[in-house]
Amino acid sequence: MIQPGESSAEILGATTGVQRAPFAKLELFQLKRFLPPDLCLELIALIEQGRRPSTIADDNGDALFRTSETCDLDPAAPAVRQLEDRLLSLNRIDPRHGEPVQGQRYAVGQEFKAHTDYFEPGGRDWEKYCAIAGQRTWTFMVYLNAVEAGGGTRFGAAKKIVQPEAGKLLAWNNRRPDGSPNPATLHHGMKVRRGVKYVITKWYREKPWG
Ligand SMILES: O=C(O)CCC(=O)C(=O)O
Ligand SMILES: [Fe+2]
Repeated sequence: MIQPGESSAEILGATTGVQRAPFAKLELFQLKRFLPPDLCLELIALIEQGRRPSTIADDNGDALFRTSETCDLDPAAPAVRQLEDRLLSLNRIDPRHGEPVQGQRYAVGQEFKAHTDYFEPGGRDWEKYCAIAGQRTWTFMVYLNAVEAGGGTRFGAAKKIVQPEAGKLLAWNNRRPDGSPNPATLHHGMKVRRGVKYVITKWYREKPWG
């Protein structure tokens, strides 16, 4: 039986067009045109309105580790509801296990250096971020636009760089089959060289959120 905060290769594979990257150690999936262009533009407009400097958990002292801006999107906004409906149809994860959707914005020179989305078990910030909702299970990320230069997402273990494309979804399982965090999910939101990059990030938890 699948846990309520989980998706799976079988579930994602039920949607036409979902492709799995060919790496045994990492469950990584891509779906082009997951969002239509008009919805991408609406979400970009919302991110523009609500952006603030991004923060990081498990701060490592590098002030340049994550230089982008973040927007906490209003769950009641029609565009956000449409996005959530589409995510649920695709991943079948109980929405109560989802963190609120965020948008990320990267101007030229901004990046999010190599990191994992799961929290270090027993790390300094574990209690603060995981006491109630538990570990992050899956990440669903959507590029809202194509970037003129730079801004790819690099998965070092898989030797793969995914290029931003309007509406393209990227999803991965942050854990291994035995439930332990998967270090092969290490990824880097690379510097934008020309243009502005907008993405949506949606993280899911083992237990209900909040
Ligand atoms: O912007 C990217 O390409 C990656 C974003 C990311 O990894 C994150 O927000 O956790
Ligand atoms: Fe990430």
